[in-house]
Amino acid sequence: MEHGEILARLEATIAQRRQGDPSASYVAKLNAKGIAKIAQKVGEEGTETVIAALAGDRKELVGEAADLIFHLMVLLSAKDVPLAEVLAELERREGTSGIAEKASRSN
Ligand SMILES: N=c1c2ncn([C@@H]3O[C@H](COP(=O)(O)OP(=O)(O)OP(=O)(O)O)[C@@H](O)[C@H]3O)c2ncn1[C@@H]1O[C@H](COP(=O)(O)O)[C@@H](O)[C@H]1O
Repeated sequence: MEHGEILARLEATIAQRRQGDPSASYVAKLNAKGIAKIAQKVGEEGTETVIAALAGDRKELVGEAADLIFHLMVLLSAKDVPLAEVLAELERREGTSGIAEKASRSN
């Protein structure tokens, strides 16, 4: 299966659940708590991903990475940023080495 399909389906589900019942939907519950809580969850899942990479096994890393991507998608949705915009930015960067990009910055 094309990897992008699950991301597209997840984005649609998240958009649909945003205004849902917080007692029945985790996405709705997070949105009801506000942007600061959603952003905090992204930070926590990022930290847990780091810990899994340094101290966990492969399965833990996969699970934490999934949590991170999911929560990042909830954050993007809450800020009305379509995933396509982020993917377009990655496409724009495609082929430009990070080393060359850094060297081209003046600061
Ligand atoms: N991919 C996910 C997904 N990944 C992780 N999680 C939830 O994210 C939560 C994070 O767990 P934590 O232990 O970090 O946090 P917590 O203790 O529940 O919350 P805190 O009070 O500590 O903040 C758990 O409740 C997980 O079940 C997810 N919840 C939902 N989805 C997707 O979103 C869809 C919509 O979900 P609902 O909105 O719940 O219907 C689902 O069908 C799935 O496709």
